[in-house]
Amino acid sequence: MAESLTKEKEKEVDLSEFPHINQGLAGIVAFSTTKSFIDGQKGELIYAGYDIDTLAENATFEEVCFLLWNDRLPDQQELDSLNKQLRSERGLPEPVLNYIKSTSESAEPMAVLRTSVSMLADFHDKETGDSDKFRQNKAISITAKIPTIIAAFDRSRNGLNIVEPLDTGSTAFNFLYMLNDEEPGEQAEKTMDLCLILHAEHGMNASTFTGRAICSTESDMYSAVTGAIGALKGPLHGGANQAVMNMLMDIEKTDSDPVEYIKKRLEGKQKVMGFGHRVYKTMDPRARILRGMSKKLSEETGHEKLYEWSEAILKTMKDEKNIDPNVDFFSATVYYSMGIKPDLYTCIFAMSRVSGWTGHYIEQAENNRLVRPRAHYTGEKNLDWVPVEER
Ligand SMILES: CC(=O)SCCNC(=O)CCNC(=O)[C@H](O)C(C)(C)COP(=O)(O)OP(=O)(O)OC[C@H]1O[C@@H](n2cnc3c(N)ncnc32)[C@H](O)[C@@H]1OP(=O)(O)O
Ligand SMILES: O=C([O-])CC(=O)C(=O)O
Repeated sequence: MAESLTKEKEKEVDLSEFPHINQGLAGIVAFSTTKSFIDGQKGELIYAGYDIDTLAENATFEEVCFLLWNDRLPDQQELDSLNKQLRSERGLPEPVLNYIKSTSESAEPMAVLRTSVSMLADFHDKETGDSDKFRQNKAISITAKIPTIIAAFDRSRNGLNIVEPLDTGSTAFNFLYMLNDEEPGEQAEKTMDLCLILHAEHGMNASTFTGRAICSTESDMYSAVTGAIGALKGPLHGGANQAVMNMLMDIEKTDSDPVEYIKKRLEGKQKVMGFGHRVYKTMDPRARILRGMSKKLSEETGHEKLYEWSEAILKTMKDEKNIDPNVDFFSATVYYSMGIKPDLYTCIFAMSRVSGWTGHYIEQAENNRLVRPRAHYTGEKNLDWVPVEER
């Protein structure tokens, strides 16, 4: 059990002179959680008791959602009921749809997703409540609508008809159906479902932390998810999957040798996207699973070259820096082989991670204390005021 500073002890410590700063909050344990456990040395990831390999082999994304919201797996009746509720919540309010249709061709998908989720509050937040059931209903509603937002935006920007969500089928099936106006095959549905499972939850990552900090002010779930989407968008976090694909495209466009390309980046002190992790010091277990998927799909879709380059990059990063790939590295080629546009990859991450964000929101709200760390002041003090015309 981690020891926390008591409120009495806090008063004794002069935090304004606190000498030790953990840049990027590295190593700071700020919350207790039952949502996930990561052993960064062993490369182990557990969602609420279940190893990621077990979930990848057996679960559906909807079961994982239930697990993250309830800390246990659903029985058949509970799963049927969750599926029914998710399906019934897929439609978007007209003004949100109109906003999506009004966005420009060059709009950033994550920015549109962020704004759309924020707008949803206007249509649901009139209901108020403080119970676990109430929060879960909101989590279900947001989780159900995110795929519809992404698909509607992509079709709208391409001048295509917006496809209404189905009131049947899994989240993965319905998303691919709305995106392509065509029912996906079993393999495509299974691949998407697996990607959703693998991205659902990951402890106190930057976006989940953002969401929990917002929840801690007693703000609503839409605000927390909107903030979390904003944090996920950055290339050091969820935005890396798109950056990986851009890098592979650049290698192709410039007719570069992938090994030389990576060495040049490293020499120039540039980061290689999809590598490194704050917690994992070995291969990310999700990257291991995605690596196998990437190999299989690349071969099946004639993109072997991209997979071969990925392997060459992986070896170079290991040899040169001893840095392993994270979840974003091989997910890029998996999505590419599925025919998904690179600028939607981070949105698909959000479509999954919303289950973890909302799970953490529920957990924070149940046992809340305002998140409010301190900053060590390094500026000047007691400066004399100089009138503006004399500065
Ligand atoms: C879903 C996710 O969010 S997973 C992460 C997705 N992000 C990426 O893939 C972006 C690339 N990776 C990175 O920028 C980092 O590895 C992070 C942000 C994920 C982790 O960052 P931190 O824990 O702060 O590690 P930090 O950035 O300090 O790196 C430590 C050292 O490894 C190097 N390093 C870490 N990642 C990389 C990388 N991808 N490429 C090259 N060098 C790297 C750093 O340059 C640094 O070297 P130095 O000590 O010589 O300066
Ligand atoms: O945990 C992190 O820092 C990044 C993250 O969200 C993940 O790896 O899934």
